[in-house]
Amino acid sequence: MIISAQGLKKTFVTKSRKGTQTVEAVKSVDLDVKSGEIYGVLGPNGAGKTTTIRMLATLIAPDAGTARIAGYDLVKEPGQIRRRLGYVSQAGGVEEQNSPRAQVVFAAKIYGVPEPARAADDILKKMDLSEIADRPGRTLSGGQKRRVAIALGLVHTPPLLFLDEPTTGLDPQNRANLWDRIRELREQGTSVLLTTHYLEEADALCDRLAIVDHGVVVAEGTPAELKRSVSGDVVTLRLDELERAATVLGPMAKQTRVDDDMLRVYVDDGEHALPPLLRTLEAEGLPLRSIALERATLDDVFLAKTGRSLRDTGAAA
Ligand SMILES: Nc1ncnc2c1ncn2[C@@H]1O[C@H](COP(=O)(O)OP(=O)(O)OP(=O)(O)O)[C@@H](O)[C@H]1O
Repeated sequence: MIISAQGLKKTFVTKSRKGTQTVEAVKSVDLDVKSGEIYGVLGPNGAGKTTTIRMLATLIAPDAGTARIAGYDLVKEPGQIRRRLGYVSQAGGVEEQNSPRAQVVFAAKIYGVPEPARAADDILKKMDLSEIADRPGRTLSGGQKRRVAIALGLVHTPPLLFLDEPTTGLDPQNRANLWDRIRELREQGTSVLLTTHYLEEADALCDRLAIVDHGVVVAEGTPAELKRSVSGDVVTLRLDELERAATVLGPMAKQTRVDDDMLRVYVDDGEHALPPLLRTLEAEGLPLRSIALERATLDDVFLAKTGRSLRDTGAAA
């Protein structure tokens, strides 16, 4: 394991004129990240993702809990850990005036990299930035800036990279491009811990993930395991008497859920479950407006664990 954390906890106390406010940002988080994998922390805004990744990156101290990262103790050996990780914050930190090359060379010097110019050249090439490496930062697109931010975090070739919401605000094409770069890093042996509130990103990119909500891990595993844990398929039905339909179909399903104007019926094998479902509805005199059969998504996992949809929490899919 490159990261093994148990019981991480962080409470923020803020004092203002209105009084003291206490936020339990992270209540208790356990995480195990294997060497060479892309591990995701998926959750809605305010779930505690940034706080978790900042504790693991030694940027803020946990109130409780223990962790070993790259073989070192989080509390006792933060300096050793810092040397072995790259951290790219949500904001990114790319300067407007200087070129990506100047910034990456500067970062290499700060890290004490032996040949800063060559190291910068290598990482700029890897992140597909060579052509634009000498332009001022302000002329770069959003996607290029994110790649420069990652180059800044990687110039000292750490075995572990932390990315806090790496693709937030990027269009689908730039997002897919960044996923490819992150996959290449994994191929070259870098372990990646990233946070995201994009369901699709967690599903497509991460080898394993933890779903967090209100500062706790509510589910953990590979995307496929997580989806299987809810059920294989979801039958979505639109009809008038949703509650009655839920009651009559309940015994035939792993779970049923009424969401706005539809009923979601979770079943193991949708294709075989459909005919008896339809027969039952007909026998009960429940006419359908529409029906759809879909594979379970990570949102279904979030829904099953928290009672809410991640899409409804303000996080885009
Ligand atoms: N320095 C701080 N002082 C006070 N409260 C904080 C501080 N940092 C975070 N919080 C609070 O802790 C909670 C968790 O925040 P955190 O940034 O870890 O969530 P997140 O899952 O990363 O959310 P987002 O996706 O919006 O970045 C939030 O309620 C936030 O307001």
